[in-house]
Amino acid sequence: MLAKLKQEIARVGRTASWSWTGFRATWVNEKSLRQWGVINLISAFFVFYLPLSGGERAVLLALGLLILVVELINTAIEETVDFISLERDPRAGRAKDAASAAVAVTAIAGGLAWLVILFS
Ligand SMILES: Nc1ncnc2c1ncn2[C@@H]1O[C@H](COP(=O)(O)OP(=O)(O)OP(=O)(O)O)[C@@H](O)[C@H]1O
Repeated sequence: MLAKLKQEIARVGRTASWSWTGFRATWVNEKSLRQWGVINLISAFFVFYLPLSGGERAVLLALGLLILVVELINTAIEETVDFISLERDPRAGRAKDAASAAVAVTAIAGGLAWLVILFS
């Protein structure tokens, strides 16, 4: 039982370490992740500076982080497509465009949440 628990803790530790490696590599290589990181910091400043409710703060912070999540997935898709083949193919283009659209839609959701909260 204790051995199983130790094994599980070690596995969670390894997974966390790979996740951190993935985040750092994407941060270094992808300018857009760094840009969204800066936007998140600015947004977080105003989230705590303005007199917002706890619920409003939670929504704005969560949507900001969600943009980073989708940007990481976008990078994973781009890297996978390029790893499989660098040949031009409409399916590869559609996969990359769909991933990019996912980032855009998430960013619009974050922007809309800010607008609704500020002007309601
Ligand atoms: N193998 C391919 N076949 C067809 N079209 C492609 C292919 N690779 C890229 N494209 C097209 O070029 C666009 C840009 O792809 P690219 O891999 O250069 O992304 P990127 O410029 O690194 O994007 P980002 O700025 O989001 O990191 C894609 O969204 C897609 O429309």
